[in-house]
Amino acid sequence: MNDSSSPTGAFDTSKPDQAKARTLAAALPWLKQYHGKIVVVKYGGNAMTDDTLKRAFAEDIAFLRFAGFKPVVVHGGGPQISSMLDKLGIESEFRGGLRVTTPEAMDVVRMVLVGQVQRELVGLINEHGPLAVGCSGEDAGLFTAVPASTVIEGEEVDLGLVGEVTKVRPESVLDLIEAGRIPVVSSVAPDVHGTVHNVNADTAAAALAVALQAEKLLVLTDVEGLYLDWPDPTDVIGEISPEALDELMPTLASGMVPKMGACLKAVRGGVPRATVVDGREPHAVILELFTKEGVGTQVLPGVETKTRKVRDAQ
Ligand SMILES: Nc1ncnc2c1ncn2[C@@H]1O[C@H](COP(=O)(O)OP(=O)(O)O)[C@@H](O)[C@H]1O
Ligand SMILES: CC(=O)N[C@@H](CCC(=O)OP(=O)(O)O)C(=O)O
Repeated sequence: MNDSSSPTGAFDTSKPDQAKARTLAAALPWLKQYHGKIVVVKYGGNAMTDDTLKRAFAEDIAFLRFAGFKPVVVHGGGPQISSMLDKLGIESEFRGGLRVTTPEAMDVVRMVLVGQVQRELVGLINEHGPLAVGCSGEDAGLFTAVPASTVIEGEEVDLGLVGEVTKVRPESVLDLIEAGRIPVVSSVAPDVHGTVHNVNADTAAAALAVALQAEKLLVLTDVEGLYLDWPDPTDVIGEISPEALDELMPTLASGMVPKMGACLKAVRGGVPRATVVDGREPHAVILELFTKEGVGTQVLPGVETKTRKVRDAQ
């Protein structure tokens, strides 16, 4: 986030206490901006498979809550689903970044996301107080989905029980927020007939962020952001407008398709900013929310595209 204000005082940052004071004082503009505001954080991918990173993530979410933000977590768990499907000998493939989901695979998706990943995340956050409450798109009509399809090389591909959220009833999540809780939402959603669908967690997070009129959507991933010229990891796009991102969308590959599509949807739906950050970085959430220096890729209306060199050309 850009802000011109710097903390008052001539800090001698060679002294550890002064460096600490500077860091704390520098958080003031962000505390003011986000106080009482809903921030939807999407957690998933590889950042979720490392125990230390998981604990750091839970600490960050509790930190936000105690700092006066209203955090809402939407989680994925693609690697955990894949590992369980492998154990059970059920094959699954990805098309356009989405898992083709048979009814048999859907049972596993639901079991792993709601019964395993969500439970663990709720437990880790609750080490810091009775804060987190888990729910899924099935609870209190939170999400309604329709079957999703994707177009690959001009052809529409049937993805089975993959859903796209078409309706959000955010009341249950708002009730939890108003009670001071941290909702932790799993991305499965019934259709109008009650058949549960597998929803990509990035797109579920975007739909929820729009319905909650969140101040920000923050999406954790396992890369430094959106690379300008993937698979070349030399430059990351730091800031991009929704229009410029829309033009880039057809050139994107694999998991970045739903991820950047979700950011686009969120900003077009009225969320002021959506950012993708590197979840392999410990405390990526507070780093992004409390520092001026850009991390990751931010989708923001009205900006010129800015890139950042992250390593020398190979
Ligand atoms: N332009 C790009 N910039 C960054 N990553 C990209 C790009 N295009 C494709 N990718 C791939 O997308 C992956 C992120 O998507 P995904 O694995 O679904 O994330 P997560 O599991 O964190 O939700 C990256 O690890 C990378 O392999
Ligand atoms: C339709 C679809 O692809 N659903 C995802 C849901 C989990 C998810 O999105 O997990 P990550 O955020 O960790 O990738 C899947 O089955 O893997």
